[in-house]
Amino acid sequence: CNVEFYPSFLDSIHFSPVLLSKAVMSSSSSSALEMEIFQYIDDHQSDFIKDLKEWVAVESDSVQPHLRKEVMRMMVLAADRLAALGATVNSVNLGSHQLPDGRVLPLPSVILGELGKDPQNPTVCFYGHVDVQPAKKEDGWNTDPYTLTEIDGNLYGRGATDNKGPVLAWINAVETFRALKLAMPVNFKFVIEGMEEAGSLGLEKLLEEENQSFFSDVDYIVISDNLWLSNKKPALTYGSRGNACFFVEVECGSKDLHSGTFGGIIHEPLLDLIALLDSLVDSTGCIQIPGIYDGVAALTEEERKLYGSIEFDLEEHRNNCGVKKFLYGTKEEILLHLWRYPSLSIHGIEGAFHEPGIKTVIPAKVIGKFSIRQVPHMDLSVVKQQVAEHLEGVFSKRKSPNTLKVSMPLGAKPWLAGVNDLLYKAARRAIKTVFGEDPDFIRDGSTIPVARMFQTITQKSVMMLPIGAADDGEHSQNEKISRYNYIEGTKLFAAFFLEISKLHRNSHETSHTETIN
Ligand SMILES: NCCCC(=O)N[C@@H](Cc1c[nH]cn1)C(=O)O
Ligand SMILES: [Zn+2]
Ligand SMILES: [Zn+2]
Repeated sequence: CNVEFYPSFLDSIHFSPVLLSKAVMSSSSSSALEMEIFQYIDDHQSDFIKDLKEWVAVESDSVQPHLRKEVMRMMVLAADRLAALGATVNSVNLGSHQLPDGRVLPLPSVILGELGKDPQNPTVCFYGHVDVQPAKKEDGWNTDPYTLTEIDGNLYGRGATDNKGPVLAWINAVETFRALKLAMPVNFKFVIEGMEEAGSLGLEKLLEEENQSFFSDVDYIVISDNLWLSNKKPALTYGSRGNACFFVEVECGSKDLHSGTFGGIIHEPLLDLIALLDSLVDSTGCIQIPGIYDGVAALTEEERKLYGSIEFDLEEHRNNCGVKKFLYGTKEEILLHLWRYPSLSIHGIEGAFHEPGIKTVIPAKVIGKFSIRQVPHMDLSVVKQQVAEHLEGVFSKRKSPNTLKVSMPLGAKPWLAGVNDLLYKAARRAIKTVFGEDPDFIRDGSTIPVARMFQTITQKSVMMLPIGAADDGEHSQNEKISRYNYIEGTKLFAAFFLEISKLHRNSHETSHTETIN
């Protein structure tokens, strides 16, 4: 990480005389414009919330096959909304996919939208998704997950923050320029998908196919599909961890057995599996797989200091999380272990009895599922090898006659962006304008495959600009976005359009002047 980290970027934003003078000149002339825009957004809060209510009402759960038609319906609503903005909309058919049980389901189209083609303007491509994670009231929701409900300034509903709210906030911001008949400061492109929660099937291929066409004139890519680090302080995200997902399967035979008849005389697969899973991490969180930390980029003193300067309330984070105690006691340690060290989590065991009540069975085949979050510069194929060798070693010591299979069904690399890009400078300024403070520059401990996908394929500058707060509860019961975050997030996007437009034009003027001189 020391290689890709840019500790001097804050200084360059503060002290660059060219950028500073231009920013002062243009910020005074644009403040009246910003006021007009922000007033419009404040005045139209109810309309924006009504739109979100309409979107949340669609159960566009991409995980459960029987709800696929709702995802399709959601894609049509999103395409219509973009068309109403004046965008040209191309809904690209991605065909179908096969489920593990053999059924074939249609894939939702991916929307490619375009609005504006002014050669003076930068072209900003926004990515978002309008599918959601499953949600049922019985899971422990206080309100119906598909009825957006406002309680104490929070808008509760599945997809409110992940990701329908942020997608609509971006659209609202564009709509504001249109409604006020203002010149668009940027050209817009949109990539809206409906399979993000199910692995973005087909998206990578589409991006590759469109790289020389749709993406050829894109200057910047913005994703708003994650959260701030804190409940109140805005953030900009420049990196995320990857993930290596593993299945470890132990099998004794073809049928489950009665534990009264066979218990005590056989090597039980679940006992083998529990021993294997128990060998992975110690009680301090340290991964026990030999060599696993070898690839991790060394931490520099500069970097450690930067972590120290991030505002992060351990108590608030612990409350959001709902646990009694963290593995680490300091802010620095917590952030390091969330962002730039690998972590291993055990997710579940397929084939083990998990219903309420008692069932005195010995399962014949069990599959443990775990994953290891990846950081620079870990190598997925090396990690796969290390995991397999470790598990085979532990298993062989047990002298079990059962069969062991280890596989890595999914491997995603980490993502890291250059925070010196204009994109980050523009967003930082917009945040300062709307929220009155500088953002935290953060990474995300989770995996955002699309960020890396966009960066690798298009080679454009990618930024994650979240508007949701740390306590929004993505994927959880009672997911919400606050009215404040939704509305101020809309203003942030509008202010960002103005800032990126200014910085982009200035940088092009500067390079043009330099060329002439
Ligand atoms: N805040 C954005 C979170 C996005 C997310 O939940 N990503 C998944 C993706 C994934 C990783 N491994 C398998 N799927 C995540 O768990 O990080
Ligand atoms: Zn999301
Ligand atoms: Zn999600």
